[in-house]
Amino acid sequence: MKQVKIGFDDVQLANTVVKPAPYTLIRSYLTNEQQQALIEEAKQYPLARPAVTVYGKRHLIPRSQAWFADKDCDYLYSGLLIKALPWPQYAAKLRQKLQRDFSFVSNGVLVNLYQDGTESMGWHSDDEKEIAAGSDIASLTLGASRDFFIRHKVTKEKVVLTLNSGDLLIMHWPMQSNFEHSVPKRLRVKQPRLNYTFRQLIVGFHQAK
Ligand SMILES: O=C(O)CCC(=O)C(=O)O
Ligand SMILES: [Fe+2]
Repeated sequence: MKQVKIGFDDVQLANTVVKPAPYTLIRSYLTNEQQQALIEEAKQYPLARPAVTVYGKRHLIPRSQAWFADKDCDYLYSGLLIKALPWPQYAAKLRQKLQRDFSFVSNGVLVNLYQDGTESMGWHSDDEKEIAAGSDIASLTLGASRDFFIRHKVTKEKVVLTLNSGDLLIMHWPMQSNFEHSVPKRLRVKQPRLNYTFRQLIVGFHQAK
């Protein structure tokens, strides 16, 4: 399998060495058939566009999403508790494949649908409290190609990746502590893009309270 690792060159900032963003990009991780099976399955997903509160203001997110996860793996996302829905067949197969290929363990996947280039995701880190310490996040893209930005929280140094259908981006721990990422609007993009981010949550984090 072709495996490409790209990132920042070390950046000297005063007396601190800023390490490059720790990620692995695997182009064409899924075959066309595997991609097609997921795209078909996703037509049945109960994708929703929730209203979230950001800096005290409520607005609809500029994309739609669904959260599939194991029991007791609800997810608090921008102030909204998303209940875990049961795993669909092909999403579950992809989770197994990630475990086989990379020993990548996850217990939930957030699916995002960007209908076209007017839909987007702002700068953020996947650093919610319920994410298991030391865990990686695996992100699979289907459909339209979209730019994916990564920037250092302090230096603001930026890397731009173009993620194509079938590509897998593994964001390694501790990338979420030092870097943010985003999917900017791209008005020339007219086709939908699906993205699956597999995560490992602390089981029972919200149930315990
Ligand atoms: O759509 C993407 O590539 C990114 C999704 C993402 O960052 C997230 O779900 O947290
Ligand atoms: Fe994210």
